[in-house]
Amino acid sequence: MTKIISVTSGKGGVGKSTVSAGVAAAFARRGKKTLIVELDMGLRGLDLMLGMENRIVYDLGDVLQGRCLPWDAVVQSEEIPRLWYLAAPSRTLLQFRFEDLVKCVNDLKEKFDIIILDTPAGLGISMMAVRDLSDYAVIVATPDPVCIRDGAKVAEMMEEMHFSDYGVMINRVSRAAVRKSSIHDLDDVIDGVGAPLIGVLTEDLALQNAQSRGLILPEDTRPSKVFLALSKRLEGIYVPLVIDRL
Ligand SMILES: Nc1ncnc2c1ncn2[C@@H]1O[C@H](COP(=O)(O)OP(=O)(O)OP(=O)(O)O)[C@@H](O)[C@H]1O
Repeated sequence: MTKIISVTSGKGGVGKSTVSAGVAAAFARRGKKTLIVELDMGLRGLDLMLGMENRIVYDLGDVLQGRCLPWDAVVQSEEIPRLWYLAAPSRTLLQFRFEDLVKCVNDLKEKFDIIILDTPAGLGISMMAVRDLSDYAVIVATPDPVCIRDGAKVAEMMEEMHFSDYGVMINRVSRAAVRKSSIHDLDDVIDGVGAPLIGVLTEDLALQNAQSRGLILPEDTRPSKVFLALSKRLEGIYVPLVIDRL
């Protein structure tokens, strides 16, 4: 059965697309047919991260406005053949019906083992996507108080919706990030967000550089190993959480 995973956050810019791309690549490398659907209407970015910006013909906006069928807008990665991408529209969609988005994702479901929904920050579309489409939600949070408070709001809202399959992925952890904030350690982030820990990714310059050049990091790099472990945990496979020394 296809598993749909939303990647969310309260605050913007914390690494949702990074986590979406990384975990999708990990699933695909493990042999799962994997699709990333980018829901950040008007703020497309994954095309650049995945090095696919020149290959987008149709996007989610075209699907939602009836200009093409969902499958026509799906692009296959050349680098990782089991990875596919459905890009967000590059311009804001002033109006679309959420039911059409649900239908689009459901129409694509039968072709994939895993669908990753890269949702926009905040409590709007992302929470609707969690409620109506997802089997699991990853809340991405960085170790800073504002992000933790916003992450807690996301977790609270999920509880209000009686959605309990979620966990927190702490991103951009570094000695400097922890020292700069009032956070003492990662337990403060877990307690602050109020969600079980599902992964930890440290600040990684190589990851950032690769993204800005549209490259997916090789499998033997530290972030790729973190995403590989995350992809297994998301399937219920026990992988011990090893946190790199800061
Ligand atoms: N672990 C990390 N190490 C270094 N840089 C990172 C890491 N995670 C994310 N970044 C950088 O942070 C920036 C924002 O990341 P990203 O676009 O994934 O965030 P986002 O939550 O999807 O943003 P938005 O809310 O705008 O959609 C990018 O420049 C990315 O390269």
